[in-house]
Amino acid sequence: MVGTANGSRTPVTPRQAFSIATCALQTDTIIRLQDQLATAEKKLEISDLSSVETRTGYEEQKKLNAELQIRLAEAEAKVIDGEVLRKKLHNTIQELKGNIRVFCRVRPLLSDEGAESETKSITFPTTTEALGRGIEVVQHGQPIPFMFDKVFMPQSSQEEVFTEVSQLVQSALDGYKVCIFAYGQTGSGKTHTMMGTPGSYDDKGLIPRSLEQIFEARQKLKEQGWKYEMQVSMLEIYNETIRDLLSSNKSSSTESSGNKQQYAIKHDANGNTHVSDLTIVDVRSSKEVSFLLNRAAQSRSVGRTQMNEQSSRSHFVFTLRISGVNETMEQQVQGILNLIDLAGSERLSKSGSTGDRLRETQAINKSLSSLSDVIFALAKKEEHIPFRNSKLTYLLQPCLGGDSKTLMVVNVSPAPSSVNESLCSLRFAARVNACEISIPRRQTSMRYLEPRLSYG
Ligand SMILES: Nc1ncnc2c1ncn2[C@@H]1O[C@H](COP(=O)(O)OP(=O)(O)OP(=O)(O)O)[C@@H](O)[C@H]1O
Repeated sequence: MVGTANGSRTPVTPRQAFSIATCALQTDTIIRLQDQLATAEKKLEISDLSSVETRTGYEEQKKLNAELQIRLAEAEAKVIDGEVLRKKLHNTIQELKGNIRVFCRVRPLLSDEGAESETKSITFPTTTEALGRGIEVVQHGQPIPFMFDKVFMPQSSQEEVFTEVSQLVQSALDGYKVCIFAYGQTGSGKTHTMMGTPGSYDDKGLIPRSLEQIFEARQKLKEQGWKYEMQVSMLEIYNETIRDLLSSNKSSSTESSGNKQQYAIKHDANGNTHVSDLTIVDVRSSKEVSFLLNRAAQSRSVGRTQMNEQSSRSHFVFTLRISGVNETMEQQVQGILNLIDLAGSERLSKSGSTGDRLRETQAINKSLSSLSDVIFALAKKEEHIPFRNSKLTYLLQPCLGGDSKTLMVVNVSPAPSSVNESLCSLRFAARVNACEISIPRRQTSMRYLEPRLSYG
């Protein structure tokens, strides 16, 4: 039934009753759905909130991560810069002190020394102070410590060794006299360090690497207006006699010529060394120098000793004279790079030498002992330094007593049977390290000198 305006009631038809019921049901459904919608909206709001929070958190983490990456890169760069600075400062201190720098290199045990490897005769301390600079020779179970500017372990590559000397080599282009020499007993790795293995790219030694660097740098410096001229000479001192390794005359030496003036060593007021009649070749590329090195290697005096199959029986002296002119800057520089592979410092008893070999060994020992006399006299700051006692020391006079940048690489064998020889070499090297020479001086001028160098 349905009420009217006048209060009368109109009976409700079944259709109407059905509609009313349906309507009430739909109203309920709507209310329920509205409730569900409200709940869902609330949930959505909450999950939106948490997703915003998650995203914010993620963004923050991402930012933090990026910041940390930048800080890590900065810290790494600082470490590298710090290492570069440390090296630079170390070099500056060494230069200011005027000391001869010494690097020590221990070669790996060779295959025929394998059986000896049980007992370690060389160890490397790992304390912060000694890391990379310390070495100990173990004699009768007792470690005897030494410290040098740098110590290379047996696994050090030729490249690692060169990296440490490249700055020194570079300074020859800046007008410094640079002298690097390898010292050590026979078979300790001097020739390997200086020349490396012929034909092997990775095993190239300091000499070929230095030349490559110099010629590459020359090319770069061209862009800054520098023009360089380079000249090479190579000699060996064999039995106290100078032999010109680039001479076309096979028997060229002071002995064979009978002419006393040939290959006479003279030093001028600037500390430049002249060897009369020595062949000097103009070179324009490292390839040209390699060719000359091969030629020289064939002329060298080598022999077999009990201690090395192919032993250098002479001191090998490679000299690169560098003359640079920059017309725009009106500057001129003259640098010299001396790279020296000394003969082995073995004892007579160990070398197993007889006859000619014995005479060679005696001559080698005489010149090396003259070298140590000079070093000791320099270390003690004696008034008289016996440079003239041997050809080697007289030739090296400007490097040892002058103003050049000098580096000695002392090579050491790790074989226990070489302990005594290693000790001798390291004791000598420690003396060399303490030796003060003059502060290195650049040979540079604003005036033009003669375009060709006046050596030889
Ligand atoms: N760092 C090294 N890595 C691998 N092998 C090496 C290394 N140093 C030296 N050798 C090897 O040790 C042997 C002796 O080395 P090397 O001939 O260079 O000695 P040396 O000191 O020049 O001897 P000598 O005074 O008799 O001429 C060679 O067979 C050489 O290849």
